[in-house]
Amino acid sequence: MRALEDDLFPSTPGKVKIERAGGAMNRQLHRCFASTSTMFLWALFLVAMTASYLSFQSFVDTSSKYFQASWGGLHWERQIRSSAAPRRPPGSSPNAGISVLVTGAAGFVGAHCSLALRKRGDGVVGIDNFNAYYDPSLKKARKALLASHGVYVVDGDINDARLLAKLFDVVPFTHVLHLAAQAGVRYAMENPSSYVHSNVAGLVTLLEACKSADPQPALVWASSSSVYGLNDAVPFSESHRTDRPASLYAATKKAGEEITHSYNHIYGLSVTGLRFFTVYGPWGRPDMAYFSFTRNILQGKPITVYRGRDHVDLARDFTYIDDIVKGCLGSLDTAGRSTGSGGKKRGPAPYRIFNLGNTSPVTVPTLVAILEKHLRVKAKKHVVEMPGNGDVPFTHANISLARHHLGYKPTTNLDAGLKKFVKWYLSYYGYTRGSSKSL
Ligand SMILES: O=C(O)[C@H]1O[C@H](OP(=O)(O)OP(=O)(O)OC[C@H]2O[C@@H](n3ccc(=O)[nH]c3=O)[C@H](O)[C@@H]2O)[C@H](O)[C@@H](O)[C@@H]1O
Repeated sequence: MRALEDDLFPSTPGKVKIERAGGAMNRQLHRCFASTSTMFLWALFLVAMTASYLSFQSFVDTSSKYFQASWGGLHWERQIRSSAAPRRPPGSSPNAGISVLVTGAAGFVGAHCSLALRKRGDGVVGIDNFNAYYDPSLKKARKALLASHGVYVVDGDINDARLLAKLFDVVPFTHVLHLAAQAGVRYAMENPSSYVHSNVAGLVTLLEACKSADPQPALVWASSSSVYGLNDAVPFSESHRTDRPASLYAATKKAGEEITHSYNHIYGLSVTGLRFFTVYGPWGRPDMAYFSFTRNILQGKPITVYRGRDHVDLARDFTYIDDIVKGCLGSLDTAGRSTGSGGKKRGPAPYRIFNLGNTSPVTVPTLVAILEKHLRVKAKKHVVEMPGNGDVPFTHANISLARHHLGYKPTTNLDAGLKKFVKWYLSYYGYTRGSSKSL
C-alpha cells in the first residue's frame, strides 16, 4: 500500500518539492486572493465615490439650471399675469379684451403687433428666443420698447414644451399669434436645419401646447407668400397651387399649413394662416433687401441687385408693416373659437388662409430708386443674374378674401412706407443730416 502510495505519490524530492511548491502556491494564492479582494474593495470604493460625485454634480447642474432659468418663480408668474391682463380704456365693455400669447414678439412683425394689441387694451405676453440670425441688440431694443408699454417678453424657445405648458398654466390665453420662425428665403441653403427646428418642430411643440390647453386658444400664424413657389398665375390667390415650393423656407411654411390643418381637424383648434408678402417698415429685419440696401448705400458700399432670366427685373408685392398689423388684428378679432378642450375635439373649428399683400408689385430697381431719393445718396449697384437660391421672380397678392373676411385694406404704398422706414433708420442708427455720420 505504502509502495503503491509511494508509486503513486513517490516520496521524492519532487514530491516534497511539489508539496513545498503547493504550499508556496497556496500562500501565493492566498496572498493573491487577499490582494484581489483588497483591489475589489478599492474598486468598489472608487465606483461608489464616482457615482456619488456624479449624482452630486447632476444635482448641482439641475439646481443651478433651476436657479439660472430665465423663467419660473412667483415674481415671474406675477409679471406674466399682469402682462396678460386686458386693460380696456375706461367706458368700454368690461368683457372686452383678449389675452394673446405672441411668439416671436421681439421680431419685426411680432413687436409691432404686440404694441398694437397693448395700445387697444388687450393683454399680451411675448416669447422670443433672441437668436443671432440677425443682430440680437435690435431684438433687445424692441423688447425694451414693449416693456415700456407694459408688455413682458419671455426669453425662451417655442421648442421648450415645459415653458409653454407653464405659460398656459399661468394664463388662460384666448389667442396665440404665432410669428416666431426662421425667416429668410436664401439663408435656407446655408442653415437648413434651423428651418426644420423653428418652422416645423417648434410649430408642432406649440400646437401640442395649444391643443392641450384648457381653454384651447384660437391660433393665428404667419405663413408666407413664398408658398406660391413656381405658381405663375397672377395675382396669387388662395385657391392657386402651392405644392411647388422653390425653397426649403417655402417648403417649411407650406408644411406648417398642412400641420396646422391636421390639428384643426383632430383637436378642433381654430386656425388662421396668413401669407405675408415681403413685409417692410420701421424696426424691420436687417436681413431683408430694403434694410441691407439702406445700410450699404449709407456706408458707400455696393449693393447687389438680382435680375431674372432674359434681363427681366425681379418684383415684389412689398407690404407695409402697419397694413400687416391691421390684417393680424383683424384675424384675431374674427377667428372663431377652438372647440376642443384638454386635447379632445368637441366639434368642427374654423380653418382659414388669407393673403396679406399690397396688390401692387414694384421691381427691385424701383425699390432702390425710392431709397436713393429718400436717402439722397446714389447707390453703387452691382447687377447680377438671379442665382438659383430659392428666389422667385415676382409676387403679387390677390387680397379679395382678406378684404371680405377681415376688412383688410392696405393703405401705404412703397414710396410712403420707405419714407417712414428711412426716417426711423436714420434716427435709430444715429444719423443726423449735416453731422459727420450725415448723408
Ligand atoms: O413674402 C415672403 O413670403 C417673404 O418675403 C421676404 O422674402 P423676399 O421677398 O425674398 O425679401 P427680400 O429678401 O427683402 O428680397 C426682396 C427682393 O430683393 C432681391 N434681392 C435681395 C437681396 C439682395 O442682396 N439683392 C436683391 O436683389 C430679392 O431677390 C427679392 O426679389 C422675407 O425675407 C421672407 O421671410 C418672407 O417670407
